[in-house]
Amino acid sequence: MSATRIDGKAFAARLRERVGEYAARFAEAAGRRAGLAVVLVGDDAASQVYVGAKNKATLAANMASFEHRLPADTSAAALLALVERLNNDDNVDGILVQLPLPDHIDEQSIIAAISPEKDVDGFHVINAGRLSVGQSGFVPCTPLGCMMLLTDRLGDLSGLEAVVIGRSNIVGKPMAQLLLDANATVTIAHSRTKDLAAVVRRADIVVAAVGRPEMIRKDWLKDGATVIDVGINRLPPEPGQDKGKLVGDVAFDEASEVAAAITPVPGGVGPMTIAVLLRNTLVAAHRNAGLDVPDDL
Ligand SMILES: Nc1nc(=O)c2c([nH]1)NC[C@@H]1CN(c3ccc(C(=O)N[C@@H](CCC(=O)O)C(=O)O)cc3)C=[N+]21
Repeated sequence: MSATRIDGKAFAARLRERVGEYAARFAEAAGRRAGLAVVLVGDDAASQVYVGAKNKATLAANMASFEHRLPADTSAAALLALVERLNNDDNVDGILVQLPLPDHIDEQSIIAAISPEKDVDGFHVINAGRLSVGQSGFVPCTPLGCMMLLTDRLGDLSGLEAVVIGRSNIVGKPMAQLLLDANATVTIAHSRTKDLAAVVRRADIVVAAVGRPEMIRKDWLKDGATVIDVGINRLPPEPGQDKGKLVGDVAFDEASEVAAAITPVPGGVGPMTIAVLLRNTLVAAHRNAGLDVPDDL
């Protein structure tokens, strides 16, 4: 048996295409483009790459992109002042402050300063609270993208056993909420879970978000499970290579022998994150402009 490879990259491309069409209509109706502001503090190489990719994708989807690159020694006060300026800028519908921030800046206080109506990452406590009590708000991009892939594959998730491995505020917890809202039976497992392999073996749906390269092995999986791999880990380079290989939290090749379907890394969940970010930004734009949000956005 060999699992179906869930093509997140292709799914994301279709989503970006749809967002681009709606964004063009939005610009017509509102007399301005939907706008996303991305703030990057410091010169982390991986973050530079992501921010560049977000900028390109935003423009390609007929939206305006406002990039703010600040030096690593930027003070919290200066960053807060920028966030405040973006909160009050009518051309900015979504604000994303790239994480992680340098150690001298408290991330929670910066996220708290973002207007919840512009918090397209869904990281603000107001949006986390809305998700946990079932009110509409912004849902973090990565878990929402995972849900799109899951419902596309499986349809109704009612009664399925889902195991989320990882309990972060950004992925694990909101992922569990979304699965619960979809009537799955949800377990959140983590580094202290006893007999993690046995817990995972019960799952019809496995969402791996631990950040440990290839930790989830073939013998941890139930036959026919659907596996969503959120991990993006770079292995140390082999001699003669300058960059190590990118791998997920799941040992892809061996897991493919048991799973019914599995997302690859790269080309799985990662591209969905950016596509959903654009989608959330366009939803924000409609709300900010007092326009109805299209149903299939
Ligand atoms: N406020 C904030 N919001 C974020 O959403 C956020 C953030 N901070 N900080 C960093 C992480 C990381 N992140 C990724 C987005 C896309 C890919 C992606 O598209 N990856 C591709 C290519 C990976 C590669 O080649 O390097 C793939 O998996 O196929 C990966 C990672 C968003 N993040």
